Amino acid sequence: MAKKKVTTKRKTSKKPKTPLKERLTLSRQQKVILGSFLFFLGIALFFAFISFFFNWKIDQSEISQFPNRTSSAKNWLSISGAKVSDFFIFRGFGISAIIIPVLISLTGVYLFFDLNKKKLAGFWFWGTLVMLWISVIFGFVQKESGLFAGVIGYEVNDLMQDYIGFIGTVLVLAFFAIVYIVVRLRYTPEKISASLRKTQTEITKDYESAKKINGSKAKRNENKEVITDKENLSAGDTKDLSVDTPVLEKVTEKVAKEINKATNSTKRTVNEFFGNPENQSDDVPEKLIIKSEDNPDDLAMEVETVVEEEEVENLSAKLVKDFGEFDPKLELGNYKYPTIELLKDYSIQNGGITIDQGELEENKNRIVETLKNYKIEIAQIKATVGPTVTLYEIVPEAGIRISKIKNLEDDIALSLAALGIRIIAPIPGKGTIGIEVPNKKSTIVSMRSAIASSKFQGAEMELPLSLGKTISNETFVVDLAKMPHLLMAGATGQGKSVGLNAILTSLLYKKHPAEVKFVLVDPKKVELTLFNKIERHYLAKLPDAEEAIITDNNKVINTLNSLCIEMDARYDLLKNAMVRNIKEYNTKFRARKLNPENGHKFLPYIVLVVDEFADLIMTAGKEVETPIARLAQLARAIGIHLIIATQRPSVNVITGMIKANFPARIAFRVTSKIDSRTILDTGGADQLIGRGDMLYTQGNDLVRIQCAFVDTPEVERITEYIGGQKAYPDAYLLPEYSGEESGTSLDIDVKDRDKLFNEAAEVIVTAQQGSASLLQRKLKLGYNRAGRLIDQLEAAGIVGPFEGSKARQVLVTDLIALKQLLDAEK
Ligand SMILES: Nc1ncnc2c1ncn2[C@@H]1O[C@H](COP(=O)(O)OP(=O)(O)OP(=O)(O)O)[C@@H](O)[C@H]1O
Repeated sequence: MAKKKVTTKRKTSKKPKTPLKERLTLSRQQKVILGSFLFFLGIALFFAFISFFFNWKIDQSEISQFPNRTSSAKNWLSISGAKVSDFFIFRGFGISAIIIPVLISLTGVYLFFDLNKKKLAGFWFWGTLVMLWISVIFGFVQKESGLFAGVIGYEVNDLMQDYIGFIGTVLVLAFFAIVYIVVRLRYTPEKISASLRKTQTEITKDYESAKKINGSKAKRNENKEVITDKENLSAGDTKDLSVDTPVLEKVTEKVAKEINKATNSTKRTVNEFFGNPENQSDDVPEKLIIKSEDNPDDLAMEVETVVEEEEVENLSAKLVKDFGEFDPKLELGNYKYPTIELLKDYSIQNGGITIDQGELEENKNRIVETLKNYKIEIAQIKATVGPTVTLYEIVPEAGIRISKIKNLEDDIALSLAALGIRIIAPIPGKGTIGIEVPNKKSTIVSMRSAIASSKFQGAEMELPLSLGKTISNETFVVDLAKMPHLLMAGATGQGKSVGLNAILTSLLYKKHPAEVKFVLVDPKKVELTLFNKIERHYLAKLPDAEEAIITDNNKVINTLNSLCIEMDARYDLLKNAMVRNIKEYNTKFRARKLNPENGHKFLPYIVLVVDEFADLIMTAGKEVETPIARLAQLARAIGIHLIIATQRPSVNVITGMIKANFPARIAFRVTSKIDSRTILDTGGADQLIGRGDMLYTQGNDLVRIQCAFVDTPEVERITEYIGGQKAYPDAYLLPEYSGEESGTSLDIDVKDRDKLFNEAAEVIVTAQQGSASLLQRKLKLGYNRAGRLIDQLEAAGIVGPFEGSKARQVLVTDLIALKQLLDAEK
């Protein structure tokens, strides 16, 4: 009990303790008072010290009488002045003690104006050191009089001489002088020699200009009598002195300048001495005094030389210097591109392209003979053996009409007993006529050889595609980014799907997941499913989509519209970045010139692949055509590229609008000439031999290519290899597209309502928010179904009409009212 009492007592008696630092800090008032006191004290001491130098001898006898009031001293501050001066000068530091009053006054000024104390400490430190040094120096050179060195200077010098001798003392003193010059005054040998050189050149210049003025004046006065004998000069002759006046002016001006400079430098030295390092900076604007030469009485003008501002590195350059260029691949930094071993080597199987001399000779003879039958003489014939066809280039005799040979296409085919003969008359840029004859034994162009080719490996393209081999066995590599969209057509079973796989494989082998994304539309559901494994690496999808590969034609509309939104957003980004295309944009982004805080981001290319476009048009019709046409027209600059494949190249599938925007086309074998014309605007595709034999055009020439063959197991291996690696958390998300909610018919039959209608109504009424995305989230629905439910809810009078970007109004206030409404319907 007693203990408790004590503790309470202690608690009450305890006062809050102010920290020592706080107690020692002076208030502003105290600072002003103390500051002025010290300032005046310093001045008083200064006077006392000065007068001490004159009166010390007389006053010294009086000092001993100090406490005596009758004693008097000559010192300006009387007996106390004499006493203090004697203490600091005679018994202290000698003549250098004059620094003490200066330091005291300076302290007063600092306190008065509340200036930086750190600097003041510097003054005291260096001031004391200099004082000591000067006093030791005087002790060293002036031993007789104690006034110069003071007792301290004398004793320290004595001590040093005893221990390190005369030379040692000299060296130590010199060393300290150097330390002071270098550390405090910040002079280096380079600086000193530079200023010496400057002075020297200035003097030479002045001397030369003075000489010039003298010379010209002398010339002007050639006829004037020049009095040389100074003794003959009278007061009236002062006129002749004017001859030299400019020189004098010049010299006077020079002297003024020098004085000015000297004053400045003294000022600076004083500053430096007491250590005001800021004033020592080279950036201090130098002041020049210019006086008019003609009129020396003119007002002197001060010209301040402005020190140019230092150039600051721009932010992006600094960021690049600090962090390097932005690397979009960094997030999947350890990503490994698929290896070539994943692809099958078909050359082992079929031994590469073999040239059958007998076959060549036979074909040559038949061609020559057939043409002879029609009275066409050949001057020259040459064969180029390709993987599937051999090209026979013939030069007909002079006077033969090319159209005549072209018309004999079927006859030659008949005589060669071969399908797929194509006559190119003339071969563009060659001046010969080409007859393509299929080889009896065709060679598979493996994807492996197409990928491994130096042409593909060294391709400096944005989206390189290795399509296969030309007739002259060259690997054919094109840039999808330049196409900018590709239309593929061919009858069923002619190699379209293999072609699509070859295209996708090319991109997988060359592009990092950060650089390209695929939107895959596969109505056949089986062709592109293998690519599901690389969903989080390479695929793009809508936020609410369950699977990245779109197999439902109805969903394609949303994806296409979403791509249109992405396209518009990308155009905005390009506009803000003031660039014209995605390449420039990404280069600028890599160089950290675009701020991600303003919405900028690295933009990957997006490749939209639609297999079976005809099927899509049939089911979705106009709804897909519009976004496809928009994308085809505009998307090239912002990196969205379309690859559309179709079995049926009829005009209602490949419309004029689509054809106009797809200059790059690939035609596999088609069944009729008309189909060939629909795809290529010319025949030829009907004469192909199938199995990957194709014609490629990019607006002008047709190139016959044997498409690279990539089999399903190979694609599987590649996608497994990629899919097994670290991926992004999700597929690349395309912008959400909220389809047009208005305009749907509202007379929906109660029986046709969705199974989830009641649940959806409850969700909407509970949340009092009529939005399709809410239903999507809560009921885990796709967009289309949620949209349909909203329409049904509108028809039932549960939600209001479509209101643009705002959520629909909920017309039923609570669940009880909802129940009543639904019951009334029954
Ligand atoms: N480049 C090629 N080299 C060798 N054979 C090929 C090549 N392309 C296709 N083939 C052969 O043709 C067959 C059919 O090819 P593919 O499946 O690509 O045809 P398709 O045009 O997609 O047919 P569909 O339209 O019916 O899907 C392949 O299984 C393959 O045997």
